[in-house]
Amino acid sequence: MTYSIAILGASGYTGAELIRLIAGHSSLKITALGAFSKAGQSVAQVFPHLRHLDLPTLLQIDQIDFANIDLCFCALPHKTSQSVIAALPPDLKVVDLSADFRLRDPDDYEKWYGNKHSALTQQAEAVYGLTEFYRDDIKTARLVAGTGCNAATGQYMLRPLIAAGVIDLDNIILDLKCAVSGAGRSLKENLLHAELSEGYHAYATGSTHRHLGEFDQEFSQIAGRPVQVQFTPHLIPANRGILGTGYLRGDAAQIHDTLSQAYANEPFVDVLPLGQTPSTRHVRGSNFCHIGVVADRQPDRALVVAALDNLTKGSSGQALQNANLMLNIEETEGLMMAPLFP
Ligand SMILES: NC(=O)C1=CN([C@@H]2O[C@H](COP(=O)(O)OP(=O)(O)OC[C@H]3O[C@@H](n4cnc5c(N)ncnc54)[C@H](OP(=O)(O)O)[C@@H]3O)[C@@H](O)[C@H]2O)C=CC1
Ligand SMILES: CC(=O)N[C@@H](CCC(=O)OP(=O)(O)O)C(=O)O
Repeated sequence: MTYSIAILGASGYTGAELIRLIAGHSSLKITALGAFSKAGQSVAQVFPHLRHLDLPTLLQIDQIDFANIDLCFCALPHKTSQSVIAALPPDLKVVDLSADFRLRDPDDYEKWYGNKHSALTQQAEAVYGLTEFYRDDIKTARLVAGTGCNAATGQYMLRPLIAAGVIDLDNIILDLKCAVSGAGRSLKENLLHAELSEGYHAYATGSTHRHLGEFDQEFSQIAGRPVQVQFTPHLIPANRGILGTGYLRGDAAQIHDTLSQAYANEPFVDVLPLGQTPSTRHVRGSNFCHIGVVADRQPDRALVVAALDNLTKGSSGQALQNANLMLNIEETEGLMMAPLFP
């Protein structure tokens, strides 16, 4: 069986990554591609690296006929995404990559995103898209909300530890480095090569990053009481990749055992031997997340480090993994490619 796929936001970074991944998928065929300023152009014009593929021309979203589409990926900016998804056929399966449907409480959405949610019906039915922890709900979902890429990284490190009670919940520090493609393809002055290369800096300091809404929601639910992590992201002059470093109070061997057991049967989350730490270089272009644990010289302190590619496991790879589940396809289909190295 071949399923017909639409991608909205196909001229952006996560859209391009979805096209790249779906091109190698045995059961999905791209039949519609949506864009905004680049509508009317071919994919080869917008993304020369995809010129070998036979793909439809980019259209404005209102020019797309969704009647024969089995599943639609929305790789649009947040706020735009909620109005677009609210206007799609109500029975169409959707995987949204934006932040619009991740937070279950509309007040939390308004707190972190600064505007009232305009698609509350869809928000109420959305399933959070961190595959390994919401697999059963995703299988039957109509609308899946992909996680933030920073939020995915932090949750792979911390969820099993919070659930098992092996770390001090009031002393979690999460320091994270994110590559530039995490900010998307649109032109921004602070993302010009001259302004970001040869240095790096913290942003959204003072635990103000909007992915804290996801951390608060998920970690507090797991713990059964409020959990607030101290979180600082940094912009690094690399194209792809996220490296998260957690400074935790707990026993390193117990933390390592807990993570190893939690991910023992997971095809994409790999816990390294105790004492080893991962690198973004070793997951680039792949759907893998590598996690390492190291003991500190202070016996009750440990370091947990996770690496993933923001454009695959952090967004489009995760989205395809969820789409596979929603369409009853093998979860790993189209996603087992090796990382690109060196
Ligand atoms: N980049 C990443 O690592 C991650 C991104 N995400 C989320 O995924 C979504 C897409 O991100 P990304 O691909 O990086 O973003 P880009 O900025 O690279 O792409 C945005 C896409 O949306 C289209 N678009 C912009 N405005 C409109 C509009 N008003 N109506 C219709 N289409 C519009 C653009 O079209 P055009 O170019 O033709 O104008 C483009 O195709 C965002 O919500 C982002 O937050 C989530 C996790 C990680
Ligand atoms: C470098 C950079 O700007 N990274 C982005 C990551 C974006 C992401 O995960 O996506 P959402 O916008 O869908 O939440 C950030 O930290 O906001």
